[in-house]
Amino acid sequence: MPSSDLNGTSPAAEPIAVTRYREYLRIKTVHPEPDYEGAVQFLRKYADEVQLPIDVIPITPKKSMVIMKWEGSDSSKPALGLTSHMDVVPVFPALWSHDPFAATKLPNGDIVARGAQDMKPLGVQYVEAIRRLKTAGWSPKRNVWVIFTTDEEIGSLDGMAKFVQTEKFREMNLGCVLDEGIPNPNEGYNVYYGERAPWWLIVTATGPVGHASQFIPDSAGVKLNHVISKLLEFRKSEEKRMKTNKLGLGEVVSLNWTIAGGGVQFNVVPASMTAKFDIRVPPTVSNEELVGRIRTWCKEAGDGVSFAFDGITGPRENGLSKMEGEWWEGIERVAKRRNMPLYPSIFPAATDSRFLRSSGVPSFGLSPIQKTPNLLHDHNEYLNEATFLEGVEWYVDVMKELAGSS
Ligand SMILES: CSCC[C@H](NC=O)C(=O)O
Ligand SMILES: [Zn+2]
Ligand SMILES: [Zn+2]
Repeated sequence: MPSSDLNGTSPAAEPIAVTRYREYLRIKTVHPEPDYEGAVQFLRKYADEVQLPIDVIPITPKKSMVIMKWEGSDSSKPALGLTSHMDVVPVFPALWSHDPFAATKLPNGDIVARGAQDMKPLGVQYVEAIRRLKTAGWSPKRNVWVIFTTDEEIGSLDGMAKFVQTEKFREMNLGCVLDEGIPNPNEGYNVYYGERAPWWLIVTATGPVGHASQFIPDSAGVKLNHVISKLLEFRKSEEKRMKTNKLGLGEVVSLNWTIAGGGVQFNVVPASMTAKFDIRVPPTVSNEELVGRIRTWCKEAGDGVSFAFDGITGPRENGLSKMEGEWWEGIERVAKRRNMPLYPSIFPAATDSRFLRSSGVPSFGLSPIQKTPNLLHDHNEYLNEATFLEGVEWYVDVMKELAGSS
């Protein structure tokens, strides 16, 4: 990390915020083996530079979350949380125009890297907004917690899911947390007040084995096919429901058959076969009803057909954060002042917010990225330097409004 001061000068003749953002992008926190240690090291130095106390919270021996604190003058008030995940999804390097971990800046200011949108900018924007406010002599009334999480991209089990169970989390007394959203290709910011629950469904069918030249009755494949067909019919009906009613993706159940398993040889009817599905269930759909349907389809298929959900996915209470009250109204005021349209909806994918909401903490997902294509998990992910800096200003205003002046 090149030397700099609290006023934000950078030897590279580049705003310090952008330099730190690019440095963070170069740390390979990429699955399946994210370099969390490298990220923690970077964040320790960063916190030191901006003079914020830091806590490193081990979630597993190799995975630690990072919490920075900007102390408010009235710690008794519920605090503002600003969270971002440190991990990023894998890349197909051959598809990238530039090294995805070089954080190359193109002549037009586009910064190309894995994590350029999802979601390394936010972590740096939070800290840079604090740097600017500190430099301007502003200090908050509420505590502001900047949270860096692990494993969001693979379900948050060794991350936010465990963190919300800790004493530290309770002590933080969070009144509201801001998390990631999705870039808007047009003007304005998308904002998410809820999210669909991921259900990673595994259907297993078993049946008699034998030579594949015969009509072996009730084979695993025949039974599995019944369930697959029913699920895919349901998929079609949900897609139709979305299109005819002009609903958002966050309002219907999406379903994709993503993994097929089983079988050993062409001419051997296997004893068991599996099919795995990525299903996303909106908070507005009844979990019992959907589980009931799946149960019925498995039963109809015959004996020896079962289903289960992978890991911590599957039916769960899935809260919505109310678009009312002081936190939400504060966000709206900031957007209005900045002339920024807000587009609220339900997050179609899953993120850390669901664990916050089910712990009773309202959470809003908003990535301050407008007029930029959504390249989450895609190749050539990028963010323009100017858009990144606009995001720093957004959080300056957000903190002023939500954390209150002392
Ligand atoms: C099982 S939770 C998976 C979380 C992941 N989050 C971002 O992409 C997602 O697929 O939505
Ligand atoms: Zn993300
Ligand atoms: Zn992601």
